[in-house]
Amino acid sequence: MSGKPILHYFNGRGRMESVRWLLAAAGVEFEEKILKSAEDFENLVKGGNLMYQQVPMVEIDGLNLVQTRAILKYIAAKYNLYGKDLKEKALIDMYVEGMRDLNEMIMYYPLCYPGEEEKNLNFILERATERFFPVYEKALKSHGKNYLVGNQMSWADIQLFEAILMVEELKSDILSAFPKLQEFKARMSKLPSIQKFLQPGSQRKAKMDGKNLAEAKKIFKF
Ligand SMILES: COc1ccc(CSC[C@H](NC(=O)CCCN)C(=O)NCC(=O)O)cc1
Repeated sequence: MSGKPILHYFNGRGRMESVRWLLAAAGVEFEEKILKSAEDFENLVKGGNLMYQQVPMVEIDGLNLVQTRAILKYIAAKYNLYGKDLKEKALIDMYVEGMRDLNEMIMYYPLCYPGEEEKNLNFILERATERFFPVYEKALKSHGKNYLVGNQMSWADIQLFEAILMVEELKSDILSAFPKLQEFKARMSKLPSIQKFLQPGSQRKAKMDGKNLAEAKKIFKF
């Protein structure tokens, strides 16, 4: 028993990547039990440790946590990444929920109808530049600190960094109109725990593509 958190999911970003980011940025080593087939998933379901017969599932502190938000909140609170009081927690939640809305659009982009790729991509980029990134740019400007909330790194900063990298995979110059976000990205990129996770061969998963989406469809039968 290594005592490290154990992540149960398939070999893709999907609904687990934000959990990988949060643990990695917190400097917490974790293990992964990668589901490779529908049989692997069925066996995990039969084991009875999936509350809703779904993954992601994270074994941590003797718990079998499911539902991505619940997992993220537990980890953020456990590693002091969830603010110092109720107000900071609420602000972190509001920022994180916006980023998760953006991440969800990006996650499902590979599933868009044939011929609608450009329309969907333009919608994602429009939402990123017109609705979400302006919020975080203004927050960094008005807060005047290196982080979105309080004066230390929180879950919100890690989720924002992940979101920035994901949108840059779709359009590399997406931050051109956001100088504070450019500075934020540069600062976060210097953190040793994040530098380690960005190294090739880390547990960070590749951008979703047709191949690993087909694998997910096969494993989870959707
Ligand atoms: C677009 O990218 C992906 C990649 C993987 C998945 C599947 S994640 C596995 C799925 N879990 C959930 O839907 C959790 C939702 C909790 N609110 C799962 O376990 N499916 C099996 C099932 O639902 O029976 C979906 C989209």
